[in-house]
Amino acid sequence: MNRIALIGTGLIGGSLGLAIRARHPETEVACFDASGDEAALALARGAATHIAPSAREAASGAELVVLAVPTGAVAEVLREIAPVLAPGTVVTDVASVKGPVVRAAREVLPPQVTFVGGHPMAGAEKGGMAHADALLFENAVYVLTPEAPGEAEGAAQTQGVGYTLPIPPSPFDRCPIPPEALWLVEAAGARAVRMDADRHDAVVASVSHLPQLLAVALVQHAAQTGDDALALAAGGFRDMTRIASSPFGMWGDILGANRDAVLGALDAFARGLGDLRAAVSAGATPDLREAFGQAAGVRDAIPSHSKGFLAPLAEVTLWAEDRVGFLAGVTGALSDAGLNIKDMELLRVREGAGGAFRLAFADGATADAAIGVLRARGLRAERR
Ligand SMILES: NC(=O)C1=CN([C@@H]2O[C@H](COP(=O)(O)OP(=O)(O)OC[C@H]3O[C@@H](n4cnc5c(N)ncnc54)[C@H](O)[C@@H]3O)[C@@H](O)[C@H]2O)C=CC1
Ligand SMILES: O=C(O)C(=O)Cc1ccc(O)cc1
Repeated sequence: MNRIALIGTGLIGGSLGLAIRARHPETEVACFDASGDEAALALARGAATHIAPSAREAASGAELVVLAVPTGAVAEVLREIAPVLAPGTVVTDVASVKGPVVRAAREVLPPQVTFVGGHPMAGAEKGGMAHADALLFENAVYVLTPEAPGEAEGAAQTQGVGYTLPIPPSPFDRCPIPPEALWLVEAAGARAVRMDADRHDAVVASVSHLPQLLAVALVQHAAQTGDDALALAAGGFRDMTRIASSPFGMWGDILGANRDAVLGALDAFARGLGDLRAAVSAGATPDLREAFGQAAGVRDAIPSHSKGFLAPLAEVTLWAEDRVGFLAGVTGALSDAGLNIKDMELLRVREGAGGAFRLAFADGATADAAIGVLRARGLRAERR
């Protein structure tokens, strides 16, 4: 790819820019952001090769245009750049809601321009270029919502691109994905999943937008219970509420753009919570046991390394000691043995009492070799 335009260089645009520049240093990346400071930081951190004076000038002459602006700003930027897009240009976005964006693109863009909705399923609770990270999308699912003219409506299927998803194959591959969009996903280190825009919105209402509201409600509820409640909050509460620190600006847009699907998810969830309440109230142990069993089965089937439901890596649990240099010793020993840690996660931490890490390796043989190295240092390590 010779030239791309990056419009919006906050957390997501900046992270895409960093990843693209790391994998494709030859590609020219023209950026524009409504905030001059964000664009300047993007240039300084190497997420772009130059700053354009407007979105229109960034887009002019680009083969691929990436819009990484707030959900509510996508239509306006599409309208602004539409007149300068050359035939054959591919335009994509990263907004968290796809139906309204795809419909705006259909309305605003000239027919010789291809729009592919995009949504990388990874992010953070802090926005802005200052928090951008070249590795943010590594192994993440990246949803693409391509359309073939006249065929998009009702094609509510999902499909992995180039690997197997646990979802049945479908005729949705009638809608080709332009290679420029796949190039972007690969540059991000992510994995493309093709999906219908409205189905995407229903799914993210359940797995992203509802959890965001629940995190807010949980923290509010605990705060109302009292300061002593927050003092007692352990790892489980932290796991469930990290995203309560997310900025409202972004979420206000998302909840507005996906209102109907979010209301549907909230209603279904409220019914489920009502069922659990009734079971607790009635002391219905078998019902509760069944609910816990079902949930554990589903939760345990999510491969933790991939930020999504994709082929698993080989994983090791390492019990940690709360002492200076513990982690440096572990990573140093594995590195000395030539063993590459593909992913690492702190599973639980009890301040002053150590915790446990999940380490992921490319294959079982590497994981077993790592266990050997760790045990030789007197550490407790087991295959997960
Ligand atoms: N933050 C997250 O975890 C994720 C966010 N998204 C989506 O990505 C998009 C961007 O989100 P973030 O990067 O987190 O937000 P951000 O606030 O970090 O960055 C957005 C940038 O767009 C700029 N901007 C706003 N209006 C503009 C306009 N009209 N023209 C040019 N620049 C404009 C802002 O100045 C800001 O720098 C949103 O649609 C969001 O829903 C998608 C996946 C994850
Ligand atoms: O911080 C996290 O873990 C997230 O899940 C962030 C996130 C926010 C919005 C999205 O559309 C996708 C991902």
